[in-house]
Amino acid sequence: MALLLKNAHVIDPQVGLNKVADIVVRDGKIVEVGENLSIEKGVEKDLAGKIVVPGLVDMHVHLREPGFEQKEDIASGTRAAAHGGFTAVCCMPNTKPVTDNATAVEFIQARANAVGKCRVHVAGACSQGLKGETLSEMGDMVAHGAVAFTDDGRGVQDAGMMRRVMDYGSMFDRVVMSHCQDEGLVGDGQVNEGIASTRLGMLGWPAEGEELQIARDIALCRLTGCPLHIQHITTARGLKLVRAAKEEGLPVTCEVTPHHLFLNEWAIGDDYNTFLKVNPPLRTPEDCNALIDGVIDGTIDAIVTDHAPHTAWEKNCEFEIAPFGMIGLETSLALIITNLVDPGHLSWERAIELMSVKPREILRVERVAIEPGCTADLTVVDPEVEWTVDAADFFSKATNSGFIGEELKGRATDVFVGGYATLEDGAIVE
Ligand SMILES: NC(=O)N[C@@H](CC(=O)O)C(=O)O
Ligand SMILES: [Zn+2]
Ligand SMILES: [Zn+2]
Repeated sequence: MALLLKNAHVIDPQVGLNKVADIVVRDGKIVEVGENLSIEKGVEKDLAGKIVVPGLVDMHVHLREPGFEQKEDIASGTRAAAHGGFTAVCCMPNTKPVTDNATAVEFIQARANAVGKCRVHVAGACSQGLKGETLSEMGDMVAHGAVAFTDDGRGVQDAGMMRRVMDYGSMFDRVVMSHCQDEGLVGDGQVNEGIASTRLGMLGWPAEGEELQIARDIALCRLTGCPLHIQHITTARGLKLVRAAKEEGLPVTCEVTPHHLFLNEWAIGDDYNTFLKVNPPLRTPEDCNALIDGVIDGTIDAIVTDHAPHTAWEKNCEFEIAPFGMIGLETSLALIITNLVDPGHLSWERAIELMSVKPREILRVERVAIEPGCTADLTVVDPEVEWTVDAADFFSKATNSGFIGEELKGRATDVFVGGYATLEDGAIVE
């Protein structure tokens, strides 16, 4: 089957492409990129006014299946991903049962193949049951396709345990992704410790509870040589630690979420909106500014959503007993365009590195560039369309977004995975 995408503005920093061009796709691969291309038969699509980029990847999502299908499942979560412009996601192992063995990895892959609307890369747990006590079956999971390891949802509390996890990770050349949370320091912390915890009268989740584990894991990266990826970084000092580690030449990368960039602790008002209860918590405006600088200067490698769906009834309760987490797949791209690209703070090239190129490198999955021979995973963006975030439009089962009612600019209109459309003119292709 041939596909011809005509007249789009094609941007791919990997091959120095930033111009209007046509793309020919055949049997799932890009075969030609150039001007005035034609095909004898197949599907033609005029994309004048649109931008085509290498397919976006969200390397931190919670699809919740198996075990928490009331919140989300692989079918709904991957539809939300396609609707948000993603051609691939990496799903976290805090499912029930925990994704800590090869059978669990294979289950997710099989479901994704059967019902998914994007590629699903599976992250395996570091420890059995996320308990931090016994190593998971890391080697077996690698043999069955797990791309990375993390106990996301919890920090690995014991430094010796984390060292063993990283020793194994380095043997398999897989990245260990760290959710940094010292449970002794954080305890039952609900919101950022400081002004927010005082103002709202709730237990504080201190910046140090995150920064101590960032520092520890960087030291363990130096000790083991294992690639380390800091998940959902939120503080200025944590970012400084990552910057210093990179300058030292250590294989350390990090990610940030749109909500930690564009919402701060002051967003939680006297309505105690539980949609704003996230782990790690929303931090100070100064932290947000430091994170935005990190996105621009390259210290931050990836934008991820940490898409964490919960049911309405789980979130519709007192702040203290609501679960942590916010969804993000269907607003991430537009938040980056609206807040960073459109005002001129971030180039399209950098945005593509953060949302497409670097996530693939960190996860060690196939490179996707807009050049002949590459797999045709492509995202088509309308950079001008203005829209308002409305929970009724979400493909996710959940509505716990902190951005409902926000007016945004730009959104994905079409998504191709291996040359097949999963999103067409804003609608999921069933
Ligand atoms: N981020 C969150 O607030 N929640 C995540 C867990 C996690 O990413 O640590 C979840 O699984 O709900
Ligand atoms: Zn986490
Ligand atoms: Zn997470």
